[in-house]
Amino acid sequence: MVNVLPFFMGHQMPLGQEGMSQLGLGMAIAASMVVLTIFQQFILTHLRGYIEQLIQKLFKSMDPNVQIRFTEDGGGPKNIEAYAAIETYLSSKCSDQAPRLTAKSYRDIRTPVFCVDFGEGVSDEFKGVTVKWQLVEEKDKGDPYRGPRKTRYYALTFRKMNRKIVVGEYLRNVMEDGKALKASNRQLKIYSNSLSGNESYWNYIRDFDHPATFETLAMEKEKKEEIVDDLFRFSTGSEYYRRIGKPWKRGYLLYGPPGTGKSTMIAAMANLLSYDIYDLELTAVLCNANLKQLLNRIPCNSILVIEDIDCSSKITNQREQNNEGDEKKERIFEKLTLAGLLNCIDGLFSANDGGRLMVFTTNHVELLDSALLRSGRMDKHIEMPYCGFEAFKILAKNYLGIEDHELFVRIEGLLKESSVTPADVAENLIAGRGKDEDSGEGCLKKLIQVLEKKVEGK
Ligand SMILES: Nc1ncnc2c1ncn2[C@@H]1O[C@H](COP(=O)(O)OP(=O)(O)OP(=O)(O)O)[C@@H](O)[C@H]1O
Ligand SMILES: [Mg+2]
Repeated sequence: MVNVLPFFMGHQMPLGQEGMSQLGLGMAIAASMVVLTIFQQFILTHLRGYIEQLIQKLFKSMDPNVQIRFTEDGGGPKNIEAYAAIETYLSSKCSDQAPRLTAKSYRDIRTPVFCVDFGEGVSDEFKGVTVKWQLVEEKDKGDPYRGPRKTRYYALTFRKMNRKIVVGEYLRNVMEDGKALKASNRQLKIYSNSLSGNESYWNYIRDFDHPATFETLAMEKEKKEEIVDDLFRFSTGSEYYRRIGKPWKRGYLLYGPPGTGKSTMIAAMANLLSYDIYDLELTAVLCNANLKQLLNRIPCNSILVIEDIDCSSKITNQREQNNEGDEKKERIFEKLTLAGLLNCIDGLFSANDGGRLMVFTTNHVELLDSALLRSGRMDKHIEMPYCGFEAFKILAKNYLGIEDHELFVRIEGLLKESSVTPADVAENLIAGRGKDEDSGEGCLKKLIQVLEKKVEGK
């Protein structure tokens, strides 16, 4: 028989008794090392994680704080809305707290909104409770197809004992304030109507960037304050309109000669309320059904504007005459009537999801049908007068930066004797800019000349 043992023993010489015991010891050491390595591996992978978790739990149970995360893109549209509301809410808190800010321009590049930068914290106080917000950005490996992923979230930290008030009242307050602020920051837009076949549509015309405000509007202070007050009461009247069971809408009629600031006032209203403008061109409306279609498509927080309402009704009459002999057109024309417009206004905007303002303008209030003027349709009639001294002072401040001047007395007297519009005054203040531009005196002198000529020519 062939002895295969030496072959298996690696051609080694056969061992004696002592050699055998050394080999046994070596194998035992090697085996125990293997066991030790496996044990270490086990501890490293399993037991260490477990011990860490245990320590974390222990620390957490001792941590007096709670943290809530609001992620940017997780969990559907409501989460996105909440994230945006928090961002806007914090923008009102962070400008004087966080050392690093991010500027965002929603509405106007001249008035950027500041947001918290990554890693920055902002503290806030509510009913004696202090909370801390932090914007965090975390990167993870993501998945093999899309690569690494960034997660952004706002972390809200507060004391455990304040959980009830923070999770309830405080967060509700943050969301409501944030939403309201966001609405006032958003870019306003102008829409106008057009026809496509027999259907009427609102088309986006452009962003609304008119700089007019009630502060720069040339008008008597008292009258201006009354209008601003009325607008505020209207825009915050959700509860009131619900209680009295009336649609949340209000009608303004602005009347006065051309150049007295009717369109400027509409712009100031839109800026004050942060409402979009829906400029209704009645000549592009076929019939009452069209009109109804358009008016029903105006969203809440908007101003419906019908400029030169007297001319619109004239066009209606003209069309009636022009279309004699053209039966089809006549029939179309007859379908758009003042009665139709009034019915539309009466039944308009029954949903109380938000306020809708209607502003009609005219140069000839005397030509308007009394049915249109009846209260309930037009709640407020505002006369835009020729330029008085108070209005002039606002224009002088706007255009020249002058609040008082010795020439003002002369101008006051001349304004009493003449009928000039704020537009005329504004134009002359600009035209007078010349060598005395710095002081503005040249502009005032130029205006005096123009006013004197007007008074003489009377
Ligand atoms: N009350 C005012 N306050 C400030 N600026 C005014 C005022 N009225 C007129 N202006 C200036 O004159 C210009 C023309 O005014 P605006 O278009 O508002 O007049 P209007 O009453 O709408 O005229 P129209 O009847 O012709 O439409 C404005 O761009 C503005 O610069
Ligand atoms: Mg106008």
